[in-house]
Amino acid sequence: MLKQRVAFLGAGNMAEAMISGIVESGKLAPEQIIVTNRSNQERLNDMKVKYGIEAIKKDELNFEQIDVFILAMKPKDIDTVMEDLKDRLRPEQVLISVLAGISTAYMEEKLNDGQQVIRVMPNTSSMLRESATAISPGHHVSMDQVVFTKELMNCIGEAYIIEESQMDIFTGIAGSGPAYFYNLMEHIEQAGVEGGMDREMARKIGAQTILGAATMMLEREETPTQLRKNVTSPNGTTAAGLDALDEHGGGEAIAEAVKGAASRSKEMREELEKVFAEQK
Ligand SMILES: NC(=O)C1=CN([C@@H]2O[C@H](COP(=O)(O)OP(=O)(O)OC[C@H]3O[C@@H](n4cnc5c(N)ncnc54)[C@H](OP(=O)(O)O)[C@@H]3O)[C@@H](O)[C@H]2O)C=CC1
Ligand SMILES: O=C(O)[C@@H]1CCC=N1
Repeated sequence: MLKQRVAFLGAGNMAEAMISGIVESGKLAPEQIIVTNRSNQERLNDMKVKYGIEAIKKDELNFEQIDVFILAMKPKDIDTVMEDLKDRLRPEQVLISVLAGISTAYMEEKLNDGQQVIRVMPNTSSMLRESATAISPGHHVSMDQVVFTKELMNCIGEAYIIEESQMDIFTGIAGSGPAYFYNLMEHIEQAGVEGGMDREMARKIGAQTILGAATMMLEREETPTQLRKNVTSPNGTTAAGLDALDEHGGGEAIAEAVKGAASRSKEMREELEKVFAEQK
């Protein structure tokens, strides 16, 4: 059991996915979690009922009671939130940001000297405690806080400490990644329907197939290339399927998706750094 009291600034999809996973893990009791937003009261009521946590407007938050703030609003709101937090934070309080494209250096510059800031990149599979989550500590973070953050992120799946320079590509693979597979599934499901199958059934078997392949890659020694070869009989159905996939962009299209998301993450960071430099 962790002892810290954690406040989420933001009550959207990502905050809910993390809260759901953390509560399910039992590592934090619901009484240790507060979720806040700007104005959507209905959303707060819903979160309160679903998870048994405190859910309040951001202006009602008592900073004194909080050990860890998890920033879970949109990246565009960063400056407003930094201004709000700057003179209210104590040095021992930690900020964990899930915001895509916002560097620890950017946040550190906006806060008082020495403030502890950690950047993480989870994904929505946090809800089922199956996220792949990156952690990059800022310049002033104590080892105790890194250990705490790793433990907290392990509540929602597998957590990896990475160099912040790899955060863009990590976001491209794992932060945005679930969407590529959902998109793939939309197409598999449709092909199933066009082949005469019931939609629900096509979805279930498609998802089970993705799950089986992912589990093979995690639990077996073989590379994805070897595993692919194991499925592919000469002149068989898989070879025909892979040829059609290649003809339509195939795996390369997914690689481009990863690169496109990573490049947007970098671009978002550069846009903000430019604004910040102009303000200096
Ligand atoms: N969705 C995903 O898969 C992932 C998202 N992320 C990151 O997570 C963050 C949130 O994304 P997502 O959950 O999809 O966004 P949503 O739009 O679903 O939620 C944003 C939330 O932030 C709240 N908010 C806005 N300003 C403030 C503030 N000043 N103080 C407190 N709360 C505030 C909003 O409240 P209100 O509605 O009242 O305005 C809303 O609850 C983003 O920065 C994104 O980069 C990271 C990894 C994956
Ligand atoms: O689309 C986004 O910007 C966020 C960050 C990673 C996943 N969703």
